[in-house]
Amino acid sequence: MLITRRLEFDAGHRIPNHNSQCRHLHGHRYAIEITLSGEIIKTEGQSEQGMVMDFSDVKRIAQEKLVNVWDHAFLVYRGDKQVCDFLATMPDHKTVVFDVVPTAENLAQTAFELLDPAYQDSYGNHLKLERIRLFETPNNWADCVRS
Ligand SMILES: Nc1nc2c(c(=O)[nH]1)N=C([C@H](O)[C@H](O)COP(=O)(O)OP(=O)(O)OP(=O)(O)O)CN2
Ligand SMILES: [Zn+2]
Repeated sequence: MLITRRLEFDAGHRIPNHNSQCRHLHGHRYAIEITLSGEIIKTEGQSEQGMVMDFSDVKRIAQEKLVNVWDHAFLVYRGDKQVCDFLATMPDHKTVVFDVVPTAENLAQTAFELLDPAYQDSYGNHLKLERIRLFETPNNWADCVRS
């Protein structure tokens, strides 16, 4: 059985070597969809009976590990020295530095790596992260799937 929880957040970024407008500083209303697989919990009387995982727990973990960290932050590539240096001049600015250029593909892959260990099989129902779908815009998204 697969379940999916969607969360949204706002962040700034740029793609420094892009040959068009994405090299400019700009932002997106990102959306992330977290898809988990597992067996339906059958334990009579358990709060999660009939669920793979409580959607509120899926949300809580995603918020703690990722959404609260990336929301209203500027997502910047470590190699984008000009912007890194500029952001460092702003006291207490919320900046998240990545080892890769913050494209939808790289953000989806980074999100998968961050969240995979966080969704543990705590109910003995073989719970596993299967896919992260990261929307940069309503029309553009990237999928990182378990290989
Ligand atoms: N494969 C990728 N291509 C592009 C990415 C990306 O992450 N992966 N990112 C961008 C830019 O960040 C840009 O903000 C989004 O591109 P664009 O298609 O121009 O977006 P629009 O707002 O114009 O979307 P519409 O749906 O066409 O309005 C570029 N490419
Ligand atoms: Zn963009």
